[in-house]
Amino acid sequence: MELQFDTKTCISLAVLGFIGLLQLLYNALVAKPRRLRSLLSKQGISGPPPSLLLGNAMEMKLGQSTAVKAHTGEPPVSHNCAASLFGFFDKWRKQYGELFTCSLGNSQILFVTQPDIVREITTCTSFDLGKASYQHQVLGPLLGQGILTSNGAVWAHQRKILAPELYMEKVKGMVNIITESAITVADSWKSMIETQGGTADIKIDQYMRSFSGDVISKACFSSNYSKGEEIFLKLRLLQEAMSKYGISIAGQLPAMRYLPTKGNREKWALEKEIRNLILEVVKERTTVDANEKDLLQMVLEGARDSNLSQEETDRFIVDNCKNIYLAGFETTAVSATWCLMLLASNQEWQERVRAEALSVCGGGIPNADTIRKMKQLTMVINESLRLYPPVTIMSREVFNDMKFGDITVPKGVNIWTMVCTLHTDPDIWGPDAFKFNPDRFENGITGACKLPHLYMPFGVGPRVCLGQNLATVELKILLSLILSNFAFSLSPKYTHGPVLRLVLEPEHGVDLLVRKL
Ligand code: HEM
Repeated sequence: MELQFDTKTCISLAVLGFIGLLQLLYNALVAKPRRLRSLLSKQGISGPPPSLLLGNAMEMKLGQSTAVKAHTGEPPVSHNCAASLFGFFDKWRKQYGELFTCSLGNSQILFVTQPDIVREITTCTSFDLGKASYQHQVLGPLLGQGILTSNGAVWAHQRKILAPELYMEKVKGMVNIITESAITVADSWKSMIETQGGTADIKIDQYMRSFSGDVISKACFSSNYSKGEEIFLKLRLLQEAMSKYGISIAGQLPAMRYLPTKGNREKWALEKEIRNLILEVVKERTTVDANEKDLLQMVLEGARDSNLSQEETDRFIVDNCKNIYLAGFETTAVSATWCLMLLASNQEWQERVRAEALSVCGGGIPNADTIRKMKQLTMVINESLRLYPPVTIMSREVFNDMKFGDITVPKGVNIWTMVCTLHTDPDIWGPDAFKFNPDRFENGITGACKLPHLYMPFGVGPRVCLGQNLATVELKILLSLILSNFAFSLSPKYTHGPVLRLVLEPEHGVDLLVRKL
């Protein structure tokens, strides 16, 4: 039977639909945050007054760089470290204290820098506290339902599968591939220096990316490594498309994610290509009966042992490959980039760490044994991760009312722990908190600050970074090799501008003047 509506009915239905949509938007953007705010304010937690619909989003300007536009090559002044991105937060903290709340789109955020509550939150093992669902909604195409976005039993299962593959013993077995990739970077710099007459002006970001992409492709895909590189290249494109179109306030509105806009169409096409490429590698392995022992194989076996349907198995594999990429690729690349920027602008430290690398390695290639002995280099890496932590906000969502200290945090609230602020708080680090001073780590993290649990470049607690060992070994090998072969300073082209994309990046890249030693 065919239904027929007259014009009047059609108009009424359209009006009803429109009212329904407005109602949904009102509930998500106004009523829900208002209810959560009022529950928090009854406990004495206040915050800046939100504007209608966008909450406090306009004041936060997340993602905007505080670039020092013209740079003449001298070291970036201390207040331009990553913490300067969160000026809005410091202003509010002064006004409202160590626990305050604000609204962002349809999320009600509880900002926490109160040390005891930070400890309780970061070490909490309850499944009632997990990765914020807005992260999953906004980053969905990039991460799917892999370890970074999953919660509860699904997350615990994924972590159990991946963790043993990233233990220090396994990482030691990856030293050769890491060294190979570092040598490739050094060789290309040497030939640039030769062709440019002794000193090359190099934008280093792309080299750091190739290095960490190379390592993670080999660790993850071993013999299928070239296909791995293709996959990671497409993931990078997807990430760029997401930054361009998705990681914005608009991306938090559910309707925006499903409209066939140019950005969404680009995202969907890339997502499909990535999925097909990963599943091709999986198919090759299952038909050729490959005997690989890499991260992909662990994910594959983990999926097979989990009694999942074919579709669930495919999703498990695809999503976790994407997660390893995102977790291990950009973070390590930007950490190396920031570290070199800091060494370029602190020549004294550059010389100190070079002297250590040359004396420990005797001019040879670094290995698992020698990098362990590089104490000064460890101090520099720690200090660089303090001032420029790639992950600047640790966010969690409360899935059921939870109690932290005296506060009951209602279900639905997002908790943000502000890593940059904690890493540069003069009450914790002393009056030189904004300065690059690796000496503070001479006696490790406990010697460097009053409250070591507030130093968290790799996170803390049950969800601490699984790739911490791999990342540290990668950074030490790459940096010691570069320091043993080259001297470098900031190029006059360099413009300092930390910017918050998926990770904390230098907006204009890092340009160095490099000469061979
Ligand atoms: C310098 C480089 C890196 C930094 C700064 C870093 C930082 C972090 C941080 C802060 C977290 C915790 C996020 C949270 O609690 O919300 C995390 C989680 C994670 N990282 Fe890393 N990471 C780095 C490199 C790597 C590498 C090389 C890998 C592996 C290939 C990796 C794999 C992971 C995984 C799988 C998780 C999720 C753990 C979980 O949720 O259980 N990371 N990372």
